[in-house]
Amino acid sequence: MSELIVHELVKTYPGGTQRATDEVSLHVADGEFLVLLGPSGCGKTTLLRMVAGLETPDSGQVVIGGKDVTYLEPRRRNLSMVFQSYAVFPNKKVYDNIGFGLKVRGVPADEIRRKVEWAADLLQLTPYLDRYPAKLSGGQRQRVAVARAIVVDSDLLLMDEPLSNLDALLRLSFRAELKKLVSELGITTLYVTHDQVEALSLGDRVAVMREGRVVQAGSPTEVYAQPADTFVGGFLGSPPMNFLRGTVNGTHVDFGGQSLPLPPALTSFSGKEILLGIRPEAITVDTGETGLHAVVEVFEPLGSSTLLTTEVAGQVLKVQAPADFRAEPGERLALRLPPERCRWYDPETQLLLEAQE
Ligand SMILES: Nc1ncnc2c1ncn2[C@@H]1O[C@H](COP(=O)(O)OP(=O)(O)OP(=O)(O)O)[C@@H](O)[C@H]1O
Repeated sequence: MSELIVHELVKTYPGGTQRATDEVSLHVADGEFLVLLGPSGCGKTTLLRMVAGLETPDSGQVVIGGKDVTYLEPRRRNLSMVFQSYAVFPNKKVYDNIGFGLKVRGVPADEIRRKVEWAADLLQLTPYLDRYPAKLSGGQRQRVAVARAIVVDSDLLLMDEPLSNLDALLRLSFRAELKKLVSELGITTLYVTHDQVEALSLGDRVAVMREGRVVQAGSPTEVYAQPADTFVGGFLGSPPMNFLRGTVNGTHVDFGGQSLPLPPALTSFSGKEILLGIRPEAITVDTGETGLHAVVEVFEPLGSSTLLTTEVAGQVLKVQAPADFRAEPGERLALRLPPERCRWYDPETQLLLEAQE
């Protein structure tokens, strides 16, 4: 078993006014792929480095495979790392780069050969084993770094933005390859990124971080469809989740004279303000039982869909319509907002209100 438990890790850098991580806790199950996602500066790399042993926490614990490793040196933690910059040795051929970790562990030469050939085959590096990294593309160099990380039988694979130096097309294809590879290997993985698409695509679970804390951890579907707060709803999705302010009036919410039904569990909010959260693609241009009228402000054909910026009760509502949809600025549209796709938030705490589907 090689599960990872991070327990209430606190880290303040010398001279830092705020905690880089603030009592952050995480659990990555054996064989699970967990993605840490969050904006720049939220503490993702600091957390990963404490798990790796490259930073010492002020307090808290790191437990790998049941063993407390909080103050153990990195090389004694039995983990592998892949960084954003292709950390390959320029003066070693691809073969020796991949086999490096095995060699320092004193693995016999014939076993090194077998493992290097296995990893090279998995990562399509077999033709390049005799080359120096300078003669490789960025994508190939990053493959070498991944191959080097997987040949050693480590308990944990740590990756810090490994795709971010690749161009957009290569990033897409490498992302899919990485997903396949890690799932075949079944190795417990902690992966850091600020790219929400990458996080949703790769993670068995995604932990969203903000200001040194994990604000929500769940399956990609959960964090996307059921954001725990407005920050998560706004950070995931492009365009992000819409938030409309309304006033609860009995069983309905009033948006400047128009209304939507409220789940029965929330009718106790009567008289108070509430925030509606709804994804742009959940809204359809259609007269239905539960809808709002909106005025088109901007019409943007995006190829695979059409993005409408509309106005409802003085607030902006983005709608993702089909590619062939046409509308003119100033046009009034009937929009359907399915109740099962509506999420309700407290405008003060910005938290998802309980008792929702
Ligand atoms: N070596 C350091 N010394 C002082 N402060 C640091 C150091 N490294 C990080 N910080 C601070 O700690 C906080 C968390 O940084 P960290 O690099 O962990 O964030 P991140 O989420 O990984 O960001 P990014 O995606 O930009 O790498 C930030 O406020 C950052 O400025």
